[in-house]
Amino acid sequence: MLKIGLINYLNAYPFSWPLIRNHKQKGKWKTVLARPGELNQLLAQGELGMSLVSAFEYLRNRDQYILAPGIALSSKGYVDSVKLVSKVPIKKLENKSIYTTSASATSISILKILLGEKNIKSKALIDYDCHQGVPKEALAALTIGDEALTEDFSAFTYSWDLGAAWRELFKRDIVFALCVIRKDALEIYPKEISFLVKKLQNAPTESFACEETFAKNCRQTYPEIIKPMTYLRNLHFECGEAEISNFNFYIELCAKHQLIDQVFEAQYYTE
Ligand SMILES: C=C(O[C@@H]1C=C(C(=O)O)C=C[C@H]1O)C(=O)O
Repeated sequence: MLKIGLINYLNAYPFSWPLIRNHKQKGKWKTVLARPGELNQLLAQGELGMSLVSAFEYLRNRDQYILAPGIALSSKGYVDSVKLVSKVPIKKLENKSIYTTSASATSISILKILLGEKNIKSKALIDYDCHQGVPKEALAALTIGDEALTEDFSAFTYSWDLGAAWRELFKRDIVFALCVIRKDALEIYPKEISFLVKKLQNAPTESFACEETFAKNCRQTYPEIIKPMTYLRNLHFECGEAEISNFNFYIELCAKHQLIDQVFEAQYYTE
């Protein structure tokens, strides 16, 4: 049976809610809800046939994948949920270790690019388990998603919002997550994939069209997050020309900073 991965952060709820409400898991596809870092791995290993994953996962294993068009989660400047918290000013992180959350791939690449552009050479990036929270001993740590909105960061005096930093430096926005399809799954499940791509393309519109019910479900599913709808307004759920251009710009920067071997053209799914 086709397995589709969905990000279980509030930021991706406008995509996942229309797929999970009413779905009895008895049909021709099954949903798997997890943190983006886990979905990236499951998709790369072939445990999932398609998934919303980190945009960087597409770059990393692109030979195995094609992109579903019209589905993207992006920033609109300040995001609130993708930030580097630090006990010292960001400029003082030269030659220091930075902890990075296991939930992320895109935001880690964004952090590397921003530090590179600012000529700040950290000593090492150390992965920490997003389910355990930011290690107490961390001088600085990258946090994303629900953890970034709910953990106690009072020990950290400084907070650097990467969405805002990206906008300031490049006058652009970040494409964080995309819907990626495995080429081998497409051979086996063409009908299911076609159906699910359409469903995901329409999902944000469907969610916000019944905003009251959607908002109620947000509060029930994410009770720890204060003002979920205000937070969701920081994000962008459409994928048009601007997002495609922002994504291509990101690919160029990943190549410039040697996070991928070369610039390439993204391949999109068509029926
Ligand atoms: C905007 C966010 O985007 C997330 C960031 C991701 C990443 O860094 O790889 C992946 C998926 C998104 O859910 C966030 O977590 O706050």
